[in-house]
Amino acid sequence: MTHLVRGRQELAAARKVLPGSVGLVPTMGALHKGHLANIRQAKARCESVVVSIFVNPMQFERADDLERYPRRLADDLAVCEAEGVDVVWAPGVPDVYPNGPAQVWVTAGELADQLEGPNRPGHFDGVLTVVSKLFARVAPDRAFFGEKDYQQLTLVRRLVADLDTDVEIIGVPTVREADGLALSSRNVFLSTEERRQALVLITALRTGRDAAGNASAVLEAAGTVLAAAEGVDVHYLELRDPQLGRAPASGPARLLVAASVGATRLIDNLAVELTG
Ligand SMILES: Nc1ncnc2c1ncn2[C@@H]1O[C@H](COP(=O)(O)OP(=O)(O)OP(=O)(O)O)[C@@H](O)[C@H]1O
Ligand SMILES: CC(C)(CO)[C@@H](O)C(=O)[O-]
Ligand code: BAL
Repeated sequence: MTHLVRGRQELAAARKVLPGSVGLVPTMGALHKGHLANIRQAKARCESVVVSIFVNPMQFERADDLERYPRRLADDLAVCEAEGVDVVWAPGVPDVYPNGPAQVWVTAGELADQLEGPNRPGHFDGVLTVVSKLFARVAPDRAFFGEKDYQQLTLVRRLVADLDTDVEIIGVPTVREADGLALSSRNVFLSTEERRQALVLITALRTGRDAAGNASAVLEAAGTVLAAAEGVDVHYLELRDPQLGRAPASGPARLLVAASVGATRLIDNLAVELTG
């Protein structure tokens, strides 16, 4: 049976009696099949699984985005129960920030100023700060993050490497709808027409990947698809190496895109193989 805990002491008591290796799946709730893939990986690789559900105010740079973020704790609990999750930790803001907003933050460094950065100033500092706090409270052996948020996953890997945090980070491949749209909690905001328009993100990424050429061939193929799209405001299309440094001349790379469809900002990315 899944144990729902709220406060720090309740969590500490539940954590103390968890047997074996502990996997943490950090989420902001409104669980969908993408989260399920993370939970199932955790179940497969750890004896005990903790899912955290916390909409972290410190990583939202727009009050309206924070306010309208979907919250569905009763449904989320039922999902965790069905998946055999041991503990759901759903703290309130004062449980995570008992002294008010954190004064000391983790700063994400120069990668946080790129890709998602310019659109979301301060976002990754907020993410890495809360992830550090979740790690400190739960003390997991492993933590699971989706490749859908590829920049976040990359920065969390840097967090544990740079700050000597003893948590193994596992990246989980992006779960998609049958037509290719990456599952995201924010998809619920798309109208039927926007849902159709949103497919251009994955179409562009796949077209770039299938161009199977050098960096400019991949970017041109993907860019042509985006340029022809209606109702979609493209924020960036970028090709990087798998750690999000400069794209290599050949070999493994990552193609990343962000775009607004109506009022909803979506991101996606795909592995590509460059041939020089
Ligand atoms: N489609 C997906 N496939 C795999 N993992 C995913 C997917 N979508 C989200 N995740 C992962 O689930 C974890 C929790 O993400 P979160 O609760 O923010 O959901 P989300 O769908 O990414 O929401 P949003 O996109 O609106 O921020 C993150 O590690 C995220 O990368
Ligand atoms: C990792 C995370 C739970 C931190 O709040 C959040 O950024 C998310 O859901 O991806
Ligand atoms: N899924 C990444 C967290 C966010 O969009 O705020």
